Amino acid sequence: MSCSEHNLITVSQAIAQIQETLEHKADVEWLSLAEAVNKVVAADQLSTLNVPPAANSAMDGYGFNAKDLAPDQLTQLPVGLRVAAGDQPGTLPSGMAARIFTGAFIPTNVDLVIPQELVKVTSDQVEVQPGWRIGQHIRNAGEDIAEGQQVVVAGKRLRPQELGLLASVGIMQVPVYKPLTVALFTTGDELIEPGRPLPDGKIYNSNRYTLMGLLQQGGFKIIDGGTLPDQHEATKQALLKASQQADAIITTGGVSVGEEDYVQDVIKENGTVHLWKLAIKPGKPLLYGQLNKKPVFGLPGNPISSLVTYLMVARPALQQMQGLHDTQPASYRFRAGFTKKKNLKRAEYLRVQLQSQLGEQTIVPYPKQGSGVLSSASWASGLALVPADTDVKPGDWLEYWPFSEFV
Ligand SMILES: Nc1nc2c(c(=O)[nH]1)N[C@H]1C(S)=C(S)[C@@H](COP(=O)(O)OP(=O)(O)OC[C@H]3O[C@@H](n4cnc5c(N)ncnc54)[C@H](O)[C@@H]3O)O[C@H]1N2
Ligand code: MOO
Repeated sequence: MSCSEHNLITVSQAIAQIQETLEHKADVEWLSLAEAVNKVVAADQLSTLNVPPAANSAMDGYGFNAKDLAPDQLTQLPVGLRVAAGDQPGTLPSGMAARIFTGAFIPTNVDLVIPQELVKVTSDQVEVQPGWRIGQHIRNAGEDIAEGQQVVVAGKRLRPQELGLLASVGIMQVPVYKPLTVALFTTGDELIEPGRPLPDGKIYNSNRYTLMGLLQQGGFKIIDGGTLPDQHEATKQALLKASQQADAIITTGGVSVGEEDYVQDVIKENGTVHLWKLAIKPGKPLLYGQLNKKPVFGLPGNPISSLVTYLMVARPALQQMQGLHDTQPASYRFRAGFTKKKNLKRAEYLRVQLQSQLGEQTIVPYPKQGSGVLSSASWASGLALVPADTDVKPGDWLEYWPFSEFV
């Protein structure tokens, strides 16, 4: 494989290549609506009824038949029927008004509703001014959902409003994909767990916690493989075992060109390396392969590189396996509030904030953009993309992903 920056593939090419190799999908289980928030629905959900099931009143007031009302003068009618929400509506006798409440089904012969504050009620009569129209304040049967209509498509993540929508058509249980099991490994003899003293030459393992958080946010089940030593045999044993237990594997570190980088060798010798190196900064040495047909994402070790490659490359693939139809996070366009001259051959993902300048939200990068500067990501509200071979000047439009879109 060539290492020249001109031949490196882009993020969208990488995603397309990876998605072609993904055969496995999460298993399906049935859950009640009370347990199904944030799950991905596994089959189209259709309504077997109209919502609302019958025409009903949008107001508290009085229902009339237009034939009983004079179009251009005051009409007085006695109240001959009372219908509250939940009542059987019945029939309005001719020449009378119906007392009706919001949500109550419309009685036969009623074809308009007038809110109570617009009529005058005397002891035994309702007085109506002209100015009404037939159909007013009546919500029609099936106005929200028609019988047979698809209410939720397969592959959609169930938000609270989808749960309510499913309940509104009487569905109580839904088929959803079970959480994917993802094995997570950090690599490197320099890593020490937080909470312990830090010996010379060592650093605290931060990627483990960033990635655990990302996987938890994705709703995945994590097999925490801990830290692999920089040893070929131990790396091989651990990754092969994980490929039998998990649906997918994520590693960080050990994918560049160093002598102590064993992840690539192990995948090459025991499975397939599909791609290595992307035209992005940070995250260039990203590796993707398969062991026992299970996808392995070898994220680069630098803390920002592993964060960015997880979000931009591994996450869409895991989402696809999780059954999600729309795997790309939404992005937005904002103007740059900065200048950047260094013209790179790689697309660059900057850690940025939106800041108000002259009444407009503009993109401002953290001053230190090194791939080891984790504080940049904590300061930032999201990522902005500077395309390859592009200089940025204030006012240029850039693509921006809020971190909140990845949750
Ligand atoms: N000769 C070259 N050297 C490097 C290249 C290159 O093209 N030629 N690429 C550089 C780039 S870009 C990156 S990114 C890194 C990626 O290297 P690895 O994936 O092999 O990662 P490591 O060498 O293991 O670690 C890199 C860096 O990150 C720190 N690290 C690793 N794991 C963790 C962790 N869990 N928590 C916190 N920090 C971690 C590690 O100590 C290193 O400082 O390679 C460059 N080198
Ligand atoms: O590509 Mo590395 O991830 O820039 O530091």
